[in-house]
Amino acid sequence: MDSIRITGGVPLHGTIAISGAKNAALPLMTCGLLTDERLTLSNVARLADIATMSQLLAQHGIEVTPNGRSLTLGGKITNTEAPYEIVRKMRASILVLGPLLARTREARVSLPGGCAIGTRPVDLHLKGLEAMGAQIELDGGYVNAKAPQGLKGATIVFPFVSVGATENLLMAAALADGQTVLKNAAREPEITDLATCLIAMGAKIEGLETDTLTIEGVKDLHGADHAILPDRIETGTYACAAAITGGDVFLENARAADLGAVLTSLAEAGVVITEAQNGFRVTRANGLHGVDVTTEPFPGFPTDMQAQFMALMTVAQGASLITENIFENRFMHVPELARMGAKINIQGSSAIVRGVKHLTGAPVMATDLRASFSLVLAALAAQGETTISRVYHLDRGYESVEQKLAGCGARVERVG
Ligand SMILES: CC(=O)N[C@H]1[C@@H](OP(=O)(O)OP(=O)(O)OC[C@H]2O[C@@H](n3ccc(=O)[nH]c3=O)[C@H](O)[C@@H]2O)O[C@H](CO)[C@@H](O)[C@@H]1O
Ligand SMILES: C=C(OP(=O)(O)O)C(=O)O
Repeated sequence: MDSIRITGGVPLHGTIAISGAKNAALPLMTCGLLTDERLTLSNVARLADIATMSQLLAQHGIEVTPNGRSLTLGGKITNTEAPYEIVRKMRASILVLGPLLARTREARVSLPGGCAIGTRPVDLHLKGLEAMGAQIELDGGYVNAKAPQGLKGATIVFPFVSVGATENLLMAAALADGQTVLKNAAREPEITDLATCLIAMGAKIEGLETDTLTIEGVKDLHGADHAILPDRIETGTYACAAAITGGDVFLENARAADLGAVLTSLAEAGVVITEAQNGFRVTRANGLHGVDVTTEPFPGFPTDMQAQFMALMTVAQGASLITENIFENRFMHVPELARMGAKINIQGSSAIVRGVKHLTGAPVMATDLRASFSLVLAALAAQGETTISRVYHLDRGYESVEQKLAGCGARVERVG
């Protein structure tokens, strides 16, 4: 199993190119199930999760052909079952449910189950599809869904914001009979990217970037070309890397507007963002200051940036209160950061971080995707050597980590 070894203490200097967003690419790939025509996605990051989604779609009959940074999806649906062996590797697999039901009126999809960061139920996805006329049974860990009369438009009011349920229902509604209104819908930039691609495929959707999406179902969708937006979480993560090392890094392709509350929190912490035409530069005025953050749906502070921001706060002056509102178990990086000298106390869904003068290198273990990068950040700032094991978590969602960091002077290598 691969590990990453980092010798800390080098301020990062240089340019890091931000890749296409994982959390946009995965739902966008499932759009390949919505048409027999070819869908070409460009700016696709080279990630383990993209390979897993390609494998899932291939066994449904949709071939995914890579060409540089593009993927072309095409083919007819030949199988409507998403098996546990693939779904368990990646939660985004549940996003085939809406498209399969809309297209073939049936689907059998393994329940993704819980994962390290929390239980992550999918009841809102299922209730929404039921409101659109689907009959759903749970059997042997699988969702068995049928819509013998086809899906019908409905008004669905989400009791709280769900990114995945908004995506699943948006795709299903695009091909349903009549009008669907999704209220209290998620408005993450990845949702807007998905809606933009669906519109290019012939879908009729209004209300982009708002919490109410109105979809007039159409009979068929057609092929399209779509460029995936830059990854806002990778952007925020490398902004933290520049800041924690006191470096000066230009994040190429980064879009400040997509960062929401991350931008404000970084600024409050003393990080200076200077926007340019094709990205932005990240530097630090002086020292870092403790800042309180609470995770919330977009445009609030994203749960996917919580671990990385906490790493930054471990070396800030003063204390910060970090509250995790989305997932009940997303503090697994805390004991690992503590092994490097961080002072953090967990109280329920909050962590109190008291900044220390410096962290020290240690062997640590990655437990999930973003937790992994929080350890990379701590390692970059720490005195001495850190070895991070189980980096397969990192490879799910960060492309070419060692190359991107080494390109800015970091002493980093992958060890077998
Ligand atoms: C709102 C939010 O920040 N969503 C995050 C969530 O998306 P993801 O789509 O995985 O999760 P949801 O947005 O659906 O979940 C939001 C909340 O709703 C709950 N829930 C969700 C669906 C459901 O059917 N029933 C239910 O109870 C979840 O447990 C969670 O507490 O994790 C992704 C990976 O970290 C992030 O990229 C998303 O930004
Ligand atoms: C947890 C994440 O991804 P997933 O929903 O695929 O598990 C993430 O992107 O931080």
